[in-house]
Amino acid sequence: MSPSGEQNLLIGVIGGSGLYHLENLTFVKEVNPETPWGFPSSPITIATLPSGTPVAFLARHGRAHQINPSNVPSRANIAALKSLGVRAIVAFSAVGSLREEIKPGDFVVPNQVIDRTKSIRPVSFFEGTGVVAHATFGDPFSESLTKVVVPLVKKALVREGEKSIDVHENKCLVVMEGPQFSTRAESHMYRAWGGDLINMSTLPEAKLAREAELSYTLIATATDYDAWRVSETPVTVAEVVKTLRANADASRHVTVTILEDLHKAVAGGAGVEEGSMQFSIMTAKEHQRAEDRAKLGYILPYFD
Ligand SMILES: CSC[C@H]1O[C@H](OP(=O)(O)O)[C@H](O)[C@@H]1O
Ligand SMILES: Nc1ncnc2[nH]cnc12
Repeated sequence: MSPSGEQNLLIGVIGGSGLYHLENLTFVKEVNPETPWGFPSSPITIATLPSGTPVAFLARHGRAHQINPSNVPSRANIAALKSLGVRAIVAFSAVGSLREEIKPGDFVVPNQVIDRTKSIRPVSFFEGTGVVAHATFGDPFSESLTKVVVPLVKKALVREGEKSIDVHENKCLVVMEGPQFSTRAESHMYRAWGGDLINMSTLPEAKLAREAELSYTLIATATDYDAWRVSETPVTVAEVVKTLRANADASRHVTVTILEDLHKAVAGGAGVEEGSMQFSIMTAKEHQRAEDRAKLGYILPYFD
């Protein structure tokens, strides 16, 4: 448990568009830690599963969806979750589909990312300090956590007597700068690059989780076909919102169904990002400023 941490809290859930709270959990309390990077997007809810296991929940865009994807305080969000003792993050996101076979309503657990954000978001905890570090990011999502999550999501979405929701894995997500959606030309270009999905919010969130040595996996829900289908109109918010409500209900169901097993897996060692930054720091200790060490010590043990 971290100094300000919650006993036995290991899993943090970040809710995206349409997912502003969880249901069927027992509310414990709300916390709003001020981090060296400011306050998180919303107060963080601590709730327990039926077994008594605690989980943390944070609404990425705020509970009233008042924070634009370019302005999400991702550093504060990740730092706040880490300060509570969270070791693994399950993030949810509403995404556009760049592939015919990924239909609105489908769930996708991607394994790769293409960064099309435009350097207007703070992307590193080391930014603004005199400490230089380069995190390894070849596999942007925690492979071991993803390996646990995929079968759990598939199992959670099997519906008795009904068609099950399709779950795709090993897909590539393009993260673009919003808030406007893509042009048709961009949408075609992303497909040619190998993109399968598109959203506006997984970066820098996943990069920051890696810098803070948190395991991070994404459960994406497709809401639309973006702008690449020649005979269809390009994506609109109305179209996204139409699918969003059903997707959010399914996401809430998935969350409460998988969290117990996920907690056990993380307690048992799944998610191996802890220690991953140890050899990423270039600036020798004797050249690091005390104030930078204090700030970075909030998220990493190498600055104590
Ligand atoms: C409401 S459509 C665009 C918006 O939806 C996604 O948000 P999130 O990833 O938080 O679910 C996408 O990234 C955009 O921010
Ligand atoms: N088509 C799209 N582009 C970017 N972000 C999205 N979120 C949901 N659909 C999207």
